Amino acid sequence: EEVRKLVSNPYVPEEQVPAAFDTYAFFCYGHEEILPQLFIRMVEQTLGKDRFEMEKLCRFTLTMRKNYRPIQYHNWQHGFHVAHCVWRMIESCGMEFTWMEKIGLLIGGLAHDVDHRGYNNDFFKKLNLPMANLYTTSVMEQHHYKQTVSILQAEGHDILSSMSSEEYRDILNFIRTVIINTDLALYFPNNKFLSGLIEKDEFDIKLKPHRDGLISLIMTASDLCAITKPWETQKKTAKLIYEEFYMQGDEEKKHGIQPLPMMDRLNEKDIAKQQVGFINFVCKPMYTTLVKLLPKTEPLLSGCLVCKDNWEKEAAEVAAAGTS
Ligand SMILES: O=c1ccn(-c2cccc(C(F)(F)F)c2)nc1-c1ccnn1-c1ccccc1
Repeated sequence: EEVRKLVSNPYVPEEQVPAAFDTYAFFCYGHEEILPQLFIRMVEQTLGKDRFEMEKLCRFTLTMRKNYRPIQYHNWQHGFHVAHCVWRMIESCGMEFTWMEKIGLLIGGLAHDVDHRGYNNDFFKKLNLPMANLYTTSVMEQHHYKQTVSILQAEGHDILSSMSSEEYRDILNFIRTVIINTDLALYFPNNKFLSGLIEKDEFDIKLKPHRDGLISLIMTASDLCAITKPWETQKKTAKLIYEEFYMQGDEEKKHGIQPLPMMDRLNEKDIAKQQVGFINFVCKPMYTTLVKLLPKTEPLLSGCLVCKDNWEKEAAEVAAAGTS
């Protein structure tokens, strides 16, 4: 039913395309119902029209939306925003991507958190849940990949069916790499590797390990893009992120486990300070490395620094209120 409706009308009329859609600042508030058409638009703009059977592409997109859970942050809209950020980079960062990289990044971006439950990898390990026994590292990311493969292989969802078996195997491997590399734990060694190369002026996009590192950084940058959005948007999103964190913290306390400070709702007054710390410790170094390699991604770094300034102002107000 939903599929038939989307197949009969997969395009958004030009005048209905959101104003900032072609910029990194785009956010989906108010456009929630056209996100499937917007994803199809991105796929066709980047990969060409008629590269996929429209009915299968529509079914795949709607099934992806259905397999994200209705939780505060790691929901379908987050998956869409990551695909959108990856799409902006493919379209405007000046780097030449192969066809396989383009489709792998768009599918991987959309699918990277599918079936997320709102808890992070440590949660599954600390509570010794079955998921943690399935995988040792990147627990949730391996689950997101497995979910993606089963959706791609479901009846009428095989959008990659026109490929040879070698191409299909290669693209699934690439999608796996893309999804696994959204595990923030893997960002730290990757950024060390890339910034080391940059320092010695040895980064060479033609060397596979260097290209793989940059593609992983593109995934981290897209996954965290909420931190680069206009301030009013980032403020709303941060609230959703912390609501999800506090759900995990509450669950950990029920099991007698002391949550991370940022997941303990008793620290709610410290959110601004924690945001400044996260931006200084993770986001600013990450987007700085990205801009050194892809200068045209500068709007992400400047967006993140604007948010840092605003969080610092909020932290100062909270501190001042605390003393008065
Ligand atoms: O606004 C945030 C505040 C804190 N964290 C965070 C997350 C993990 C670890 C750490 C650690 F502090 F351990 F580095 C901090 N992430 C975000 C954020 C901004 C955009 N996406 N996400 C995100 C990313 C991943 C998960 C949830 C939210």
